[in-house]
Amino acid sequence: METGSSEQSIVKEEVLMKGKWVQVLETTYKDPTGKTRVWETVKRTTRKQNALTDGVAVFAVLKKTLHYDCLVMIKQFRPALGCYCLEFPAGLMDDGETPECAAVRELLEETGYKGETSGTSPVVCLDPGLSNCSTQFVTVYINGDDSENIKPKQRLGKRANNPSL
Ligand SMILES: Nc1nc(=O)[nH]c2c1ncn2[C@H]1C[C@H](O)[C@@H](COP(=O)(O)OP(=O)(O)O)O1
Repeated sequence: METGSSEQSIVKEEVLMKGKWVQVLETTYKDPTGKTRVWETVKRTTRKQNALTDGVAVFAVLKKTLHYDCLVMIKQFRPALGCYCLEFPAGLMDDGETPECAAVRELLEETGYKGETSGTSPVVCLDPGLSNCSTQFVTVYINGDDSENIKPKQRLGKRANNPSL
């Protein structure tokens, strides 16, 4: 990526507000002329050390004999927007989890479907002017003919791999 005439870099970061899930920082950086500037930055507090990805979004393809393939989506109320959104199943990564495991778990929790992963995107940042929040898109195939996928039931509020939570 072209960064300008001189290499830009972060000078320091100061936490302005830290909540349970997100924090707001004042990020001091060098602009292309070498001048020091500040930027208001949002980060999740939940990112694991050395991890690049906060969460996963799932392209869940439901395949069923004699039916067109379907993309499974979920509708949920999003407080930040104050309305319902139609979204890919998604969620934050658990400690030590791979993107593929997180995708299968989130799909099961949010839709009840059991699937198998088929591919994972590079890390993408969806709003880099605001935040370092990042996602990996994982493609998951669901066998709609499988008996466990005939009447899927959401398991919200439970960790699919730890029903005690
Ligand atoms: N920005 C957030 N504010 C909150 O008050 N709570 C939040 C934020 N981000 C995540 N969460 C909480 C809500 C859930 O209890 C957990 C896990 O969410 P997850 O299911 O992994 O992700 P979403 O589908 O995006 O809610 O985190």
